[in-house]
Amino acid sequence: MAGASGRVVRRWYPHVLRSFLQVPALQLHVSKTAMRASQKDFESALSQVKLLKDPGNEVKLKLYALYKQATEGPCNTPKPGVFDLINKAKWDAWNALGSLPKETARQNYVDLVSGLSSSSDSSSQVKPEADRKQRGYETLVVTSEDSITKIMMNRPAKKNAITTQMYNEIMLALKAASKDDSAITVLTGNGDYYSSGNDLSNFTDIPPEGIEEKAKSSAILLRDFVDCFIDFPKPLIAAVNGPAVGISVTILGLFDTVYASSRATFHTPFSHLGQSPEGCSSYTFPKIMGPAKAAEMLIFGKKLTAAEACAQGLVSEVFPDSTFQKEVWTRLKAYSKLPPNAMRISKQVIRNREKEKLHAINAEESRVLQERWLSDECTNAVMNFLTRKAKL
Ligand SMILES: CCCCC/C=C/CC(=O)SCCNC(=O)CCNC(=O)[C@H](O)C(C)(C)COP(=O)(O)OP(=O)(O)OC[C@H]1O[C@@H](n2cnc3c(N)ncnc32)[C@H](O)[C@@H]1OP(=O)(O)O
Repeated sequence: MAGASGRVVRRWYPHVLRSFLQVPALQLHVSKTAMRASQKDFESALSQVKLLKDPGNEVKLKLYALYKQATEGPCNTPKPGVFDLINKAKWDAWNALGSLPKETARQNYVDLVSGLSSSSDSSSQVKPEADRKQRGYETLVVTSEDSITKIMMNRPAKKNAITTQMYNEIMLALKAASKDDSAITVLTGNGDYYSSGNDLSNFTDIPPEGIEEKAKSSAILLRDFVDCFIDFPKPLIAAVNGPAVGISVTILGLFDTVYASSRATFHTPFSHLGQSPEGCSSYTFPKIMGPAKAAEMLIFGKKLTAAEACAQGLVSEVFPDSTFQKEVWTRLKAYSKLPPNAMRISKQVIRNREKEKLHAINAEESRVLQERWLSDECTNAVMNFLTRKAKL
C-alpha cells in the first residue's frame, strides 16, 4: 500500500512541475512588464478567478503557488509528508518558485488569470454552425464539440439509405475521428429514420466489366467498411433516432453503447432480399441475444421494437422519443468528460480479445454475400423494390 502510493507521487509530480515551469508567464525571470501589476490589478484578478470555469488541477496549482509567492514570498512552511498528496503538490509548486520576487509573482498571477479568462470566453461562446461543421462531406454532417465527434447520416429524404459515397464518407469520418481530440464518437441519423440500410440502387450501377465485378467491388467495400467499426479505437455510440434497417442494425453489435428512441425499430430483412447477414452479426447477435432470438432476426427478418431490442441486449437504453435528443446528449456530454485515455484503454481491453475473430467473420460474411448478390433471389428482390412505385 505504502509502496503503491509512493509510486503515484513519483510518476505524477515531475509532470506537474515540468509543465508548471514551462509556462512562459511563470518562468523564473523578471519580464519587462513584471513590475507593472498593481495591487488593484492583483485584487481584480483574485475576483476574476472565482468566475472562471474549473481550469483543472495543474493550473490551480500554478495559481496557488503564485498567490502564495505574491502574498507571503518564498515558501516558508515545512514540507508535508509524502502521503499528504494534495498539500505536498501545493507545497512543491510554491517551493519551485524559489526566490521569485513578490511583484513578479503578482504580475504572473495577473497574466495567467487574464489568459485563462480570454480562453474561457472563447470556449464558452456558441460557435457558429459553419465553424463546427467539418467540410468535405456530402452525405454526412460531421461536427466536433464538447469532446464529442458526431457523425450524422444526412439523406433524410431517402431515409438515410447508405450509398457507395456514404459508405466511403463514413469510413473517412471514422478515420478522422479516431485521430482527432474528441473523447467519444457518435453515429446518428438526420430526419425520421436512423437509416434504411444499404441503398438498393447501389446494385444498379453495373460497371462495363459486368455484374461479377460489381459484386466483387461491393464485397471489398463492405469488408473495409465493417473493418473500420471493428478497429475504431475510441468509445463509439449509436444514437438511434428512428427506425433502422439492414446494415445499420447489424453493425450495432460493434458499437460500445446503443441509445434508442422509443420510435426506433430494428429490422434485418436479409432473406426477403435474397441476402445473408453482414456487419459481424452472424457472430455478435447470437452472442448478444442468444441463438434463437438472433435467428428470428437474421433468418426470418423479425422486426424488433426499441423495447424488445433493449430487452435482448442490442440496445443499452431506450428514451421517450419526445426527450430523446435532450436526454442522450446530456448523457453523452457527461461521458465525454471522463478521462479519454482510460476510456480508450478500457475499450481496447474489451475489443482486443476478439478483434482477430471479428475480422475473420467479416471476411467470411463478405465472401458469402458476394455470391448472394449474384443470385436470382437477390436480383429479383432488389428489382421488386426499385420498380414498386412504377407498378402502383
Ligand atoms: C457496398 C454494398 C454493401 C452492402 C451491404 C448490405 C447491406 C444489407 C442491407 O442493408 S439490407 C436492407 C436494405 N434496405 C431495405 O431493404 C429498405 C428498403 N426501403 C424500404 O423498405 C422503405 O423505403 C422504408 C420501409 C425504409 C421506408 O418506407 P416509407 O414508405 O416510409 O418511405 P419510402 O419507401 O417512400 O422511402 C422514401 C424514399 O427513400 C427511398 N429509400 C428508402 N430506403 C431506401 C433504400 N434502402 N434504398 C434505396 N432507396 C431507399 C425510397 O425509394 C423513397 O425514394 P423516392 O422518394 O425517390 O421514391
